[in-house]
Amino acid sequence: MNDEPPISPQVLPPILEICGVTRRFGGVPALDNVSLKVRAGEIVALLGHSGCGKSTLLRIIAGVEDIDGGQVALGSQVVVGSDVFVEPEIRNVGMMFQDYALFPHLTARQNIGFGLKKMPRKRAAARVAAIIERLNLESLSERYPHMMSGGEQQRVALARALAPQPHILLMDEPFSNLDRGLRERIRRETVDVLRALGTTAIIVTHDAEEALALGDRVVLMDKGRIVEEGSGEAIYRTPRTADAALFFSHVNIVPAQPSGEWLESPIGRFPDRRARTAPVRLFIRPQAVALAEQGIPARVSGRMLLGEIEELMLTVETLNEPLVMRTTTRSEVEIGDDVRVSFDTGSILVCEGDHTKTRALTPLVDAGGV
Ligand SMILES: Nc1ncnc2c1ncn2[C@@H]1O[C@H](COP(=O)(O)OP(=O)(O)OP(=O)(O)O)[C@@H](O)[C@H]1O
Repeated sequence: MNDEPPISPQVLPPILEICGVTRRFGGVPALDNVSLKVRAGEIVALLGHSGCGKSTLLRIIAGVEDIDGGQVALGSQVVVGSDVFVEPEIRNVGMMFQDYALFPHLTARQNIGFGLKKMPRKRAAARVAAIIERLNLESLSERYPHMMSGGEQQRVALARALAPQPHILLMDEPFSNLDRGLRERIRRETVDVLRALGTTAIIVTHDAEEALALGDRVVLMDKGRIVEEGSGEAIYRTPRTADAALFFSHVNIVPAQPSGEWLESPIGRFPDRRARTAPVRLFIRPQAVALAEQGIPARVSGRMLLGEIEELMLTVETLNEPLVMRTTTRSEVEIGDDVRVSFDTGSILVCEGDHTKTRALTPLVDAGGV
């Protein structure tokens, strides 16, 4: 019996190592000193607004875009750096695009086998058959792309990208062409397949919810830089920057003043052990706002159902903007009702100074705190 503990992906060497990569177009940096390590079997969600450089980074890893500085290594081999450029065909990097890019004149089976041309025929056919079986594509295997739905084409494109058993699979917005209900199911199935095969993947998205659902790690980019990375849970609950907090959901931003071990604000005083001196902004997520027996007075000024979530707008006399509250339990209130509001202080984050200039966030109650 083998008593060796299983090797965690965290202790394996990185399969992809990007060091200080810069890429400029017309003098403007699309990527500015980007560094990222991805470990074997890890699924990384690469997130950011349109134009932040996500696709450029994928294209550089795949070898279809050049760099102006830095280097990229796959396994232990540098594939692009000063004086090194390994051709894309021999990097063994899988690519899957938003539009799937299936060949219209080839059947699903032929599409899936397309990347295996250099392999002996019998082995390639066996590999294709195995992946067809693994992804339950038997009923589609002899169909042409125009005879398949969007979801089916997505699965065939995934099978085609996986067939050569790439070192790493790069997926550029792979679910964005699917409608909402289908997208969630296909997303789940895709992650299940990647995990079952132990595939290392980077999945690009600009959808924050999708990034949280997909990745072992979420990497947030802004203006050509990686601004924050961490587990979905950490980056959502305790973002270190205002940019990250604002990316994931609406945030109620309330000014406050330090006063001893308290922060005084128009919605009450909150305990805070950090020695702060300058005015701060409290970052309060809609989920941290609740209707309560005791709390500050407010009036319901809006109510909206967002699927399973209910959103209330709560006007507080001392604030310029209404507070946004979100809850999964239905509130028995109507517009115009007078209510009382409390806050989950444990999830409040504090931005020192003006959040449009100072971007660092810290929790209100620090680790050794209440
Ligand atoms: N070949 C190119 N020539 C000139 N500019 C380019 C080129 N490729 C990308 N850019 C610019 O680089 C920046 C980053 O583009 P990129 O496509 O990587 O962004 P993205 O985050 O993938 O955006 P999206 O989510 O819209 O696809 C953009 O400002 C884009 O206009």
